[in-house]
Amino acid sequence: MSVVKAKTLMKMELIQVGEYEYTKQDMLGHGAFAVVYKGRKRKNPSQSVAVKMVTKKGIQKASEILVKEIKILRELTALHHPNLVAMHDCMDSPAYVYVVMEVSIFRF
Ligand SMILES: Nc1ncnc2c1ncn2[C@@H]1O[C@H](COP(=O)(O)OP(=O)(O)OP(=O)(O)O)[C@@H](O)[C@H]1O
Repeated sequence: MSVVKAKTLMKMELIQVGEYEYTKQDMLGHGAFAVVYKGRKRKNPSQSVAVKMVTKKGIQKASEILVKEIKILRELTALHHPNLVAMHDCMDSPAYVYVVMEVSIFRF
């Protein structure tokens, strides 16, 4: 194995979020306040998920919008519709709110 490849593998740190994990290399996209990574369920690695990591820093004014977004996601998830992205979990740490969802097959 080349040194570069070994260094790259070492950098692929698995970050755990509840029952899920992701690496920072697998970014799906980012918005104004969030970065979204492709991750997987730890107990079932074949199940891919999108982990949206929303920074709490500077979103005091927008936090109501985030709470509304999570509420809407919860309601849409309850519909169990194949064309709607379901939310699997939602949790927070002191610095971030994490929303774990299905990976959308549609381009944003
Ligand atoms: N469930 C998902 N599956 C796949 N990719 C996703 C998913 N959710 C978000 N993304 C990707 O991450 C990007 C950022 O998403 P996010 O919801 O943070 O922001 P946004 O709605 O695109 O923009 P803004 O922050 O301005 O509202 C999206 O544009 C998309 O490329």
